[in-house]
Amino acid sequence: MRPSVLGSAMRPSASPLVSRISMLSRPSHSSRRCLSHQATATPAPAPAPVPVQPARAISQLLKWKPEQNVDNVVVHGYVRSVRGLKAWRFVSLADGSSLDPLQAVIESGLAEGLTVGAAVRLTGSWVASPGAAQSHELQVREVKVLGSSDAKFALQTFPIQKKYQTPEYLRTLPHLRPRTPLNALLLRLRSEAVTSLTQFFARQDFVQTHPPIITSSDCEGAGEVFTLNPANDTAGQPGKESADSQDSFFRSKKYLTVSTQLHLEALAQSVGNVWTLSPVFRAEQSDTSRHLSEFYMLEAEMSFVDDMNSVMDLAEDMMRQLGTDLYQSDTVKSLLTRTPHFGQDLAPAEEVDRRWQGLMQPDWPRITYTEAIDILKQHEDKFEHKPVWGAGLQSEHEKFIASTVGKDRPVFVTNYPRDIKAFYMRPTRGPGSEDPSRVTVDCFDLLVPELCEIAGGSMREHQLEPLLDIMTRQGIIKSPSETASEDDSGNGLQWYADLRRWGCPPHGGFGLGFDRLLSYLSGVQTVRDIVSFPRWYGRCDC
Ligand SMILES: NC(=O)C[C@H](N)C(=O)O
Repeated sequence: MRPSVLGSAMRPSASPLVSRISMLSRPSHSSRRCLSHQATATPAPAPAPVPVQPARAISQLLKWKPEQNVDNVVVHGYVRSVRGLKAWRFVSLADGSSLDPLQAVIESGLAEGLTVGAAVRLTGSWVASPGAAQSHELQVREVKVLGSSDAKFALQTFPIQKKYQTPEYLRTLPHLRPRTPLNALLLRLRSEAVTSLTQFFARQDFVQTHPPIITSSDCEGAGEVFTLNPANDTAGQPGKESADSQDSFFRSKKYLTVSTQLHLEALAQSVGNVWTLSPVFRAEQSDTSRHLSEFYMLEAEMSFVDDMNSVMDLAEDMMRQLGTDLYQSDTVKSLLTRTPHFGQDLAPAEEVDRRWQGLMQPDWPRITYTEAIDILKQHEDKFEHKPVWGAGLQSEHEKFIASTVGKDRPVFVTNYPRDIKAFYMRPTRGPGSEDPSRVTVDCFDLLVPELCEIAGGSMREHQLEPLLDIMTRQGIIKSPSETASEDDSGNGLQWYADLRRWGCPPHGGFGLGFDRLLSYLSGVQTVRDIVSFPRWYGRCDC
């Protein structure tokens, strides 16, 4: 009987260490060609296809503890290490599915080409292991090297070794770094988070959209944009007057997006509620553990909402659902039960566990900026920077608020002063907003301890007059009477004001730094290590 794909292949192996099972014989290439020649004379039945055993993921194998030995088990992976005794080699194999490697025992004679880094297919028996490290091991009877890792050819041994290697060293090898078990696990975490978020928004009937990456404006007006400069663009080259010249590719300056919000607002006016997970780019010259030049931002925009609580509810529900979906997953369990070896560069597992627990708690606190300043003032002596109404919150302030007000829950801080926030935010109305020297806007920052701001959102000014007024005062447009097609200000934002002329309901939304969230939930201490190919000030390596 041919072994079937899964458990029916179970049968005791002849000897515990070496099970010799004759290979299914395949006709050779030449004999097959020969058969087809003969077929013109006497049609011969086509040879039955040889069943290919599906390879099993190492994570699945490690959970599989059959009482009897199972033959013909196939596994694909990369050699992490080879330890040698005379007659036998012990090979540690990884495939990115598990933090723990698989142990394979191989007769030395079969082990040629099994060097660290090599991509291999191993076939053998899955048997109870006499060693303490794992309950079962693969006793290999066939080795196929599918991609060699040849020190002679590469002029060095494989640079990723099964031992502690510092994050700084691994960052110098972004193309190989994903092969470390931790980085593979982080790729899985990212993928599972995207699935959870996609399902969340689909259930809420939000439309997933793809706003542009190349934009004609700098959105937030912070000036920290990358300007596009195509190779065949003659603008800005010596002898040319300015980058706005007619010679330039798009005829005027264009940028890489810093936020998709403004375009999302236009899309939300079509289909209601929208969201996107998009790369965004910031040219901040910040060499910190929190900044990347290219990162993913999750942004959502809701139409026909007037109360900012609806937007905060959405952000809170979304993150709580993410916590509920992922906390029980194998990926998060592996992160939380990791061995000290893997934990070396991560926040302590108990700390990371608390972060997940906080995410799943109900009723996240919501306090105003003014209340936050009052709290901070009571503890003024703890801070390097004095808390002052009207100034932005420093990270030491945000940390204090997040840890004292939120305890383990994230905290919303709302209604910041207008002068320190983006032009598109709607001024706060109603009781408490009468003081002209303390004008605030309907906006919020979502703070978590250790990381500070993780998301931010606002109600958008949806009325034409006040929007044109502030855009003109801030020099974003030249004059309120200019139409979208006449806009040559270089900011290219008349179209954004124009939306307010054609049926613009009250609306609001938020943006969440997806990579920051993942680093918070994995315990990775710097966002540079949560992104496979990080770009930051001074670094863009491959
Ligand atoms: N969609 C948003 O509200 C995000 C906001 N534009 C920001 O960049 O922080």
